[in-house]
Amino acid sequence: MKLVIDANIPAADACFGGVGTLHRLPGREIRAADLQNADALIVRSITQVNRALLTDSPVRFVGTCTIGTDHIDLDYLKERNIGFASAPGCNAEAVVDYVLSSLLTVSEREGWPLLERTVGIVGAGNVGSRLQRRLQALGVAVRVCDPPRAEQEGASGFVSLDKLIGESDVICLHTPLVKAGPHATYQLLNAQRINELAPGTLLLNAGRGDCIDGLALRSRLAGKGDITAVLDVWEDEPDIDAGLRDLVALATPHIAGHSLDGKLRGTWMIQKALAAQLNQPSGMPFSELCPPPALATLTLQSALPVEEALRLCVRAVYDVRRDHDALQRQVTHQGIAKGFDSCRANYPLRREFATLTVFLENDAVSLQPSLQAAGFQVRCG
Ligand SMILES: NC(=O)C1=CN([C@@H]2O[C@H](COP(=O)(O)OP(=O)(O)OC[C@H]3O[C@@H](n4cnc5c(N)ncnc54)[C@H](O)[C@@H]3O)[C@@H](O)[C@H]2O)C=CC1
Ligand SMILES: O=C(O)C(=O)[C@H](O)COP(=O)(O)O
Repeated sequence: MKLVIDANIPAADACFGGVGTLHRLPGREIRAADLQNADALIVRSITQVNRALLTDSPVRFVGTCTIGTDHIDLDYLKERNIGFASAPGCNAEAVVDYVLSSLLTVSEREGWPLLERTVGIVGAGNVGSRLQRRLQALGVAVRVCDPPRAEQEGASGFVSLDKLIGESDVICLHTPLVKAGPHATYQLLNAQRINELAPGTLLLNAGRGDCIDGLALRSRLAGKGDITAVLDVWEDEPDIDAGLRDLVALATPHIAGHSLDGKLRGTWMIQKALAAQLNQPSGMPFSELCPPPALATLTLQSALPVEEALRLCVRAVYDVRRDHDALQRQVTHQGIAKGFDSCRANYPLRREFATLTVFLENDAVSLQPSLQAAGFQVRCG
């Protein structure tokens, strides 16, 4: 069996080596000719999987080691009866870590107390609902907009997008890219909504770039300059708008979900799905695939103000400024598109908050609820 697989997928040998021969290619360079005698195609978000790619190929299974599926023509796969799997939730914890690291960074720079702000979450699926849980456990006021869920579960607990925009100091976008239908998210934050954002609003997008009108955001930032933006996802990746990048407070190259844990979980979930399609036993348990973290413990010996303690522990595990600075550096050296992709291809090892156990001593034990809420393991004593 021949598997064509994105070269940036970690643990490919461990997960798929037993199934067949692996042919590794850069995700953006996988072409129809590469799939002439392939049986399975394993991708991440940067490979467009559609009729043009698959029409002459014998591929019987497509797996994407990602949450998002907007790069896959699911109707075409169905039409051809090609097996398909994605990895729902695989890197959701990592995205929430990214959001917390970003909010703590911007609030520190701008000098406002995060825990006293209202955060609006647009899209409350695997990512958004985890973010909601962590923020609410921290005592942050939250508004949630998720019309598909509101339709299914009832309106209680959800608000409209316009109400959320009117009531939130911070707006976090975690929607999939949906181009048509009653709940389309393409340009969900259009020029009108961007203009309606109250001065002082922090807008963060870790969903998909096309959910925001980038030109409108750019002109609001360049014009009045009275809002702040954090962008991990962009229109036209990797050739993103350089002018917009210059204006956002934190600019990262679509890496919010790039924890080692999240990537390995994605690979592992697709390996399980392929094994199921082939009627083979699935491989090793996830715990065997994921190595222990380099930084396993940290001790706080006395109490700190809560947000300071959060920043300390968050940055010990993941400091978003590293990714912002790396993009800045690579873009300066290599230009926008190459710099963007080079950061992604050479992404440093990053673990999730849950891999760190924080020991609290003396009066630092008062920090237990907050650190636990943020996603760390906590021990007192
Ligand atoms: N930046 C990154 O590295 C990553 C980005 N993502 C993106 O984030 C998206 C969300 O991830 P998950 O939460 O895991 O997906 P999910 O499928 O679990 O949740 C998406 C939620 O968005 C809601 N939604 C759909 N249309 C909406 C609309 N018009 N307005 C408000 N809510 C709407 C859905 O009802 C659902 O609850 C993914 O589809 C992917 O595109 C995911 C992982 C990593
Ligand atoms: O899971 C998703 O959906 C994502 O957006 C990924 O985390 C992004 O990773 P790449 O596939 O772009 O490496």
